[in-house]
Amino acid sequence: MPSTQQKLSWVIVGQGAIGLLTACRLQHASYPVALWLRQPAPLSVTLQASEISTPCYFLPAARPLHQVFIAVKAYAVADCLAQLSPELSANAQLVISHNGMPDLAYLQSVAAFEQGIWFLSTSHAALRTAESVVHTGQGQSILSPLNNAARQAEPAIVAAMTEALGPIQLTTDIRPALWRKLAVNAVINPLTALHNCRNGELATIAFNQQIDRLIAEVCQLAALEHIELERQQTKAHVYQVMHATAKNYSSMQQDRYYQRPLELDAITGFIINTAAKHQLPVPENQALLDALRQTTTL
Ligand SMILES: NC(=O)C1=CN([C@@H]2O[C@H](COP(=O)(O)OP(=O)(O)OC[C@H]3O[C@@H](n4cnc5c(N)ncnc54)[C@H](OP(=O)(O)O)[C@@H]3O)[C@@H](O)[C@H]2O)C=CC1
Ligand SMILES: CC(C)(CO)C(=O)C(=O)O
Repeated sequence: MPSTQQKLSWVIVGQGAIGLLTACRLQHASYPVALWLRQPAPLSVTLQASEISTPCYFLPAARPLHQVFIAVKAYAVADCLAQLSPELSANAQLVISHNGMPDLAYLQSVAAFEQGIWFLSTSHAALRTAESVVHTGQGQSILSPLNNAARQAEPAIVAAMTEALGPIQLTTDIRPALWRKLAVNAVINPLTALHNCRNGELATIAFNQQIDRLIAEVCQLAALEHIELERQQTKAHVYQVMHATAKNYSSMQQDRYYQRPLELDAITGFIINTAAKHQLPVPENQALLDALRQTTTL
């Protein structure tokens, strides 16, 4: 573990649930942390985790940006990277984290030669309220360096991400983990959004067959993409996450409830578009997408 003096400073983008969870936990672990907000201003927030409240205070980020953690919705990533690009130092490290399937080739292409680019997929869960960020579900994260400059900075980035969203599993090929997470989000997120319920409420018998069919479609598609996703194991994993986060409202349920755009393109939309390329029918995912689109204003 690096000493306080050696700890890299971090810039966290936005004031969303996962970004602030990361910011607070890094600050608690003595990392210097600042925020990149749409309107630069100091921000006070309380981290609530395991019935302990920790006050945190952040200043706006100073340019150039060195180590940057970007947890925004999948549809906001491209705009965000375009805004940040001129503000980055020549050897910046960028860790990007979102649900849904990222375009890894695109992410690799946005980094300049000496800039490291990473993808992190997390099963931690958090909720942003007016004055706090609540750590609603303990999880773990998969982290992958996407280029050489990232690989060269591995120990320091892994140490920081372990404090923030650990335990960390480091991998050179994140695609199998992304498909596993996609299966979870393709079931829990749209169904909880459509039925306006907590994750745990999907565990009733009423949803069993629909969930089975959704998972079968994702597993068939994964096989066509040369990813092994065994159906029963995937189903067990989806239900395990559902139980572990039973009391949570999913990020998509929250977005629909507060009439924000839904992260559908990178989850159910990705499944439908990829299936079309393989001419694989995915009627259950299509029906879910249609139902959400018909009943959601954004
Ligand atoms: N919440 C959870 O428990 C979990 C979430 N995830 C995933 O993690 C990702 C982030 O989730 P979450 O934290 O809930 O998302 P939020 O939408 O709550 O947070 C994102 C924040 O980033 C801000 N933002 C977006 N673009 C910019 C920009 N260019 N400059 C400055 N700020 C910006 C947004 O501002 P604005 O609102 O103004 O756009 C918002 O404050 C999503 O993909 C989500 O699905 C994964 C696991 C669990
Ligand atoms: C794992 C799950 C479903 C936790 O709620 C999530 O990733 C989300 O809400 O987006």
